[in-house]
Amino acid sequence: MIRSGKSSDPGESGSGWLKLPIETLVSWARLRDISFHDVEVKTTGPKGSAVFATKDIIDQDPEPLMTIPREMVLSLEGVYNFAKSDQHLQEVLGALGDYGRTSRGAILVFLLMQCTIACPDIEEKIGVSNGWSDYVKYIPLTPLPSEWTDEERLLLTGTSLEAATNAKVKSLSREFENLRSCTESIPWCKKCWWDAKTGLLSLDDWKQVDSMYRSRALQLPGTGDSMVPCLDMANHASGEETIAAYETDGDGNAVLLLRDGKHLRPGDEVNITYGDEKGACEMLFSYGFIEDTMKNARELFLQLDIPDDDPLKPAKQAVCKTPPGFRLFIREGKTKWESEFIWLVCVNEEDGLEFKVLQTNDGGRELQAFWKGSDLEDITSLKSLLEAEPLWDIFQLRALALLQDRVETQLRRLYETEDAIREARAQLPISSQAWNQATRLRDLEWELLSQAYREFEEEKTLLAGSPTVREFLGLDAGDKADDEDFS
Ligand SMILES: C[S@@+](CC[C@H](N)C(=O)[O-])C[C@H]1O[C@@H](n2cnc3c(N)ncnc32)[C@H](O)[C@@H]1O
Repeated sequence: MIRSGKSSDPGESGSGWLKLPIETLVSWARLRDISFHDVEVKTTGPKGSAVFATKDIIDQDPEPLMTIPREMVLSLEGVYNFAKSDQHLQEVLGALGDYGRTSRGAILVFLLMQCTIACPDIEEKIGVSNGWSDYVKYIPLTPLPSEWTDEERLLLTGTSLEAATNAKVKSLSREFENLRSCTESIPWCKKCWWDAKTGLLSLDDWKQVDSMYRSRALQLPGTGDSMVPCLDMANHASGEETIAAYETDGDGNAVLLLRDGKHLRPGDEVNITYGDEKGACEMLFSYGFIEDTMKNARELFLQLDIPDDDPLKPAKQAVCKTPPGFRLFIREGKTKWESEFIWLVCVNEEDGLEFKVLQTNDGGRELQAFWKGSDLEDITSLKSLLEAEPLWDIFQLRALALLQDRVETQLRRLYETEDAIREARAQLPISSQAWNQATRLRDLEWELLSQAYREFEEEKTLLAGSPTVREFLGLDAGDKADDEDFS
């Protein structure tokens, strides 16, 4: 449904009903009391639409660049306010139970309702038209990796986005099936959305509203996850390139403000940051692009398995509540990493880790971890306990060896899949957008992983010289510790 509404293919009859020219946005905004102060929205080319200055603007100017009344902000609360006067929206939200009370669930359903309202193939009068029913017509299709074809997703093999995208595709299907099973007993939903003959919804529609939400939602201070019309036309730039920021004013309106020390000339683009700390993987996942200025992937998350020969593997898996992996990132040019999980992988019975089955107050049984006899209620406290141990250097070495090994495996996967992705490019229908972004991600992750591999090697060499390690391994002065001893 949505794809045909956004299409302007002259050969496709009935297409283009979910599109309005961006030039008409200013009149739409005026009708909704949205004010633009010396800025305009225009279409730029590869980045889509963007906000531009129309005059000289300096940071002492007290007027916000844009003010969007709170009633137009689409948040969980905003959706429920719209639903007060829209019986059809209320029915769907009610049928979805807890999911309909999350920001994501409520906003996605609201967007789907606006597209349904606009659809000319639906003869019944569904929903109540509001400002957003036309605003969705200014939102372009944004092909995020979760909407790429199976062939295009092959290009992500060996990147940290591979697992994340596959998981997202599955969860979108689950959400869509949940929407179907919760709403197919509502007569108008059955007829307009699900009926084999008259129903118009497909999984692709759910993917489209998901990508509208993910690529445009922001954390509005005081409101939380929201979509803000017109403000969401601002593109992203990080660091010193970021010109403006969003805020909530004293009346709860969303405002776009020039940052301190910034100055705009007519024609300059007004951009905001979508998160300077976000890595290449997250940018591509949520926004469908990687900034040109990025020199390495900035950060990535790699999953880590507990080795099969670890006798405590099942018990460790049962008590572990933290993500099974580690986050690699660059700070001030150096590789850093973060993981609660890895410390559980690094230690075993002979070090002091133990598991017991305990009886709970309600008569149930529960597996409990212990470190040297003390209850390890919170697995995340394991690291601080290990830091206090005389063998802390040994535990660090084990962690580094595991990390380096996992980084090497990832590098090898990237390397070994290079030929296959080039062949895919030559033989399969792959869009240049998917190809350009995926190959850029591959290059940036390669950079980050190679740097991490080198720096882990240096850190291991340093630690191998520590007196604790030398004594533990029974090394004579001058001997070199071997990797295998640590893992
Ligand atoms: C919040 S919207 C910004 C407005 C959008 N350009 C439009 O036409 O509606 C976010 C989307 O804009 C595009 N975008 C934003 N900043 C970009 C950048 N620096 N480079 C390339 N595309 C960008 C991406 O498609 C992203 O998903």
